[in-house]
Amino acid sequence: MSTAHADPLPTALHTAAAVREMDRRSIEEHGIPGYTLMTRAGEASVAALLAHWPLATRISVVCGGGNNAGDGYVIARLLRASGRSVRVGTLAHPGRLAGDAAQAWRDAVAAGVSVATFEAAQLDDAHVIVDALLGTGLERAVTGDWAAAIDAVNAAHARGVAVLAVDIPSGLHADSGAVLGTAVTADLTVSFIGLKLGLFVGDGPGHSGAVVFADLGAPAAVRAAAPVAAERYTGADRGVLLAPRPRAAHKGDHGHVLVVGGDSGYAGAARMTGEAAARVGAGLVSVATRAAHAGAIAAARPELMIRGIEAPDELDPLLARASVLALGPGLGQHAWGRALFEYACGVAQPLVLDADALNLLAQTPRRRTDWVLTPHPGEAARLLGTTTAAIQADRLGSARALVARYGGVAVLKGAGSVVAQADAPPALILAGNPGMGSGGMGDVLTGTIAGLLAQGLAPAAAARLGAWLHATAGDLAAADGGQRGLLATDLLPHLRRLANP
Ligand SMILES: NC(=O)C1=CN([C@@H]2O[C@H](COP(=O)(O)OP(=O)(O)OC[C@H]3O[C@@H](n4cnc5c(N)ncnc54)[C@H](O)[C@@H]3O)[C@@H](O)[C@H]2O)[C@H](O)CC1
Ligand SMILES: [K+]
Repeated sequence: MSTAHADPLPTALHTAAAVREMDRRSIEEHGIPGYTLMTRAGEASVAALLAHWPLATRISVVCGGGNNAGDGYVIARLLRASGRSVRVGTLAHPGRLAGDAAQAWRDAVAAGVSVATFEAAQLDDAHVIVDALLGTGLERAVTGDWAAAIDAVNAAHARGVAVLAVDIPSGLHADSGAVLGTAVTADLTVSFIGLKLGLFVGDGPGHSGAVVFADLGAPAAVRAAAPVAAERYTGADRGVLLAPRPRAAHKGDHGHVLVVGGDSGYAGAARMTGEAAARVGAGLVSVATRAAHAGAIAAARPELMIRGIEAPDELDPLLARASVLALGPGLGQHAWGRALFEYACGVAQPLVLDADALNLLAQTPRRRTDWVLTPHPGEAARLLGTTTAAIQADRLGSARALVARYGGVAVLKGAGSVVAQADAPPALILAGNPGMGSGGMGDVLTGTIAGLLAQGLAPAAAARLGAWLHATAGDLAAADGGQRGLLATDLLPHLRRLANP
């Protein structure tokens, strides 16, 4: 049972309602007093604060009017007891506090903590500001004095004052990660009982800073029963999914990816897809593309088998040997691409669809259970008949809607890729960086996922691991030489290394 130390960050992410239910069950069914939970929240916050800023001696706590404030009063009392100079500035009259929060305030005052109406000047000489204004009880956009207080905290933060957010940065919606009016930008967020989804989606990552988790001793049975809104995926199953190969293995054991794409002028897209599939371990890779491209691609990467095709039925000899199709890189939406798309959608093998194959699918919707769609937000908007802004406003919901409409698995690319499937919570991949917004990155992702499918991974596992390998390779490549100028093929050597855990 944990109390004042940080627990390993869980992968399960929850809505505020699910966490409130965990609070309730811990209190009502397991007899843990709410004030005990609040005290443990305070202890965990103080432990995290002192671990991050051991030399801090002047702390300003900004309190609101609910239990988040209650946590703040516990923190203030504990920090004062540890000999530090603490002041509390409150936005709500403490007399309005109720229940555990009122008890926390009384205990803080009895312990000599000074509490005054919040004024920005209180932050001037603080080493650390503790944001205990609003937590999961945020109900509406923050305005007036509360917004001014958040802006004052952010101004101090901009001057270099450290900020710890209690449970969730104030002003950030615990489920959507949306900023309601204005929100605290924290260096560190200490989240309790259940990790809030909003810390990892929308504007959450930009406001939460480092996230520390404390389960407050909530019973494991309570936490295990809580509905999971999404799972953070960190490649933990990579060692199992990409196990070392037996000595007797040969290239026929590791599948055969058939890339279909590369209309005139887009030979590179097909090549990068094929090369990525090979670099994550596909045994054989063929590329069906315009005949004019065959020489260039083969010269660039002789391991790829190139077949120039004009009519779709010329795919048949390649389909006889392929185990997976990667359809769409550089495919175009002209007669050639359309004919290949129609033909390929009917094959027996599982497929990864990207780029123009997705645009063509949006025009002629159909479903399969064994394909992986890899849209960026714009392609997702076309697939769902909505706007890119709507997709971005609810990335989890959009990814789930793609699966509901088209079947299979959907990888919604972008900051924090979402991998959705029909019968499990969406996976969130938090690796990756803005340097990956360059041409060809999507082709490399398509090939990565196809290469994993070819090696026998199920569509959802291939999509999750593929998206993680791709994003992590992008981070490694960016660490090598910077994000600006990061090219898709820079990922390839890193993909190979990551594919050999
Ligand atoms: N046993 C428990 O439940 C524990 C809870 N923990 C902490 O409690 C908060 C959630 O507390 P709650 O009282 O539900 O809500 P808040 O403290 O976030 O604030 C609600 C409070 O603020 C008012 N309010 C809401 N929106 C606004 C706004 N935009 N402007 C002004 N005021 C607003 C609302 O009316 C209420 O009065 C949770 O995050 C944890 O920090 C403990 O950690 C564990 C035990
Ligand atoms: K807060």
